Amino acid sequence: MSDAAIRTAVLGAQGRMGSEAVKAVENAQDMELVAALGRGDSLKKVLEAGATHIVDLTVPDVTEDNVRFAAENGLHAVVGTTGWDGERLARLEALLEQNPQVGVLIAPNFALGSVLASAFAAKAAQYFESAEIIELHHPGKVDAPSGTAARTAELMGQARREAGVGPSPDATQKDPGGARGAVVEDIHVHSVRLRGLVAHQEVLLGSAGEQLTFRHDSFDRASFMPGVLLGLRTAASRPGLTHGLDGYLDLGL
Ligand SMILES: NC(=O)C1=CN([C@@H]2O[C@H](COP(=O)(O)OP(=O)(O)OC[C@H]3O[C@@H](n4cnc5c(N)ncnc54)[C@H](OP(=O)(O)O)[C@@H]3O)[C@@H](O)[C@H]2O)C=CC1
Ligand SMILES: O=C(O)C1=N[C@H](C(=O)O)C[C@H](O)C1
Repeated sequence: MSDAAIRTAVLGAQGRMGSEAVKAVENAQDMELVAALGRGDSLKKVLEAGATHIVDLTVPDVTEDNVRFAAENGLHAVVGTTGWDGERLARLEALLEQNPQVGVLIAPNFALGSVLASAFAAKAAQYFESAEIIELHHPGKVDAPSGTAARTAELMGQARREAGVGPSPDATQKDPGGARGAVVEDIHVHSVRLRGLVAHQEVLLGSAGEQLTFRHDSFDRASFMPGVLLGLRTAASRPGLTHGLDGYLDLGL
């Protein structure tokens, strides 16, 4: 291990994602796993271990405190945990202005295919009258809609608004059970929880006589690990807040 190894602490290390991230960091030549924290562990362990970076894969309730702790102590952070709404992101941006050397990546999805699918969907959304999202996940997931679906809807909604496209046509007048799903940026988002699934998303775009579908499937959490490692390798050279792994990629879209 070289002196310049990325000294990484994984938070949420016993979880579905955290345990994969522990293995990925351990197997990376240029990284050293210096701490693996679970619920109940003090964040002081991260400092005692001499970490330079954290990976946060915990739960929405604690992720903001973890990232604040990292930034205030000069550590770079790669964050996959969901729950980063506009208010939290604004607070984080303000905090990073006080800690300008720190780089934080908030990545709703680390899978390259998912990042691409969302970017393509955002690009295409303005050209279709109707747009809806279906996200499908394992039944152990605690939040709905998924962070990926919420972010995809934000990007699509923003692009549609800027292009002057109105809400999708919809004659629904009665929906007492919420069958039309959640609405994010005027886009309906439907959440499926099904044993056997990992993480999947379909963006449906429709106009008269045609449909365009962008579908991405993560069949295994291994799909997220190249993105986690890219985040760790890049965060220190990208001070401030980056929202979305696409910020570290040259997608040219
Ligand atoms: N960006 C991406 O590509 C991806 C993001 N995710 C997101 O990552 C997050 C984790 O997902 P997943 O691994 O499936 O969830 P899990 O529930 O399997 O893992 C979360 C882990 O965090 C632990 N934890 C809870 N509180 C703390 C704390 N204060 N400090 C340290 N650890 C804590 C939990 O411990 P305990 O079990 O004791 O509660 C649990 O082990 C979710 O928000 C999910 O949506 C998931 C997949 C991909
Ligand atoms: O909880 C999950 O599993 C996932 N969470 C993220 C999300 O909410 O978008 C990323 C991926 O979909 C898997």
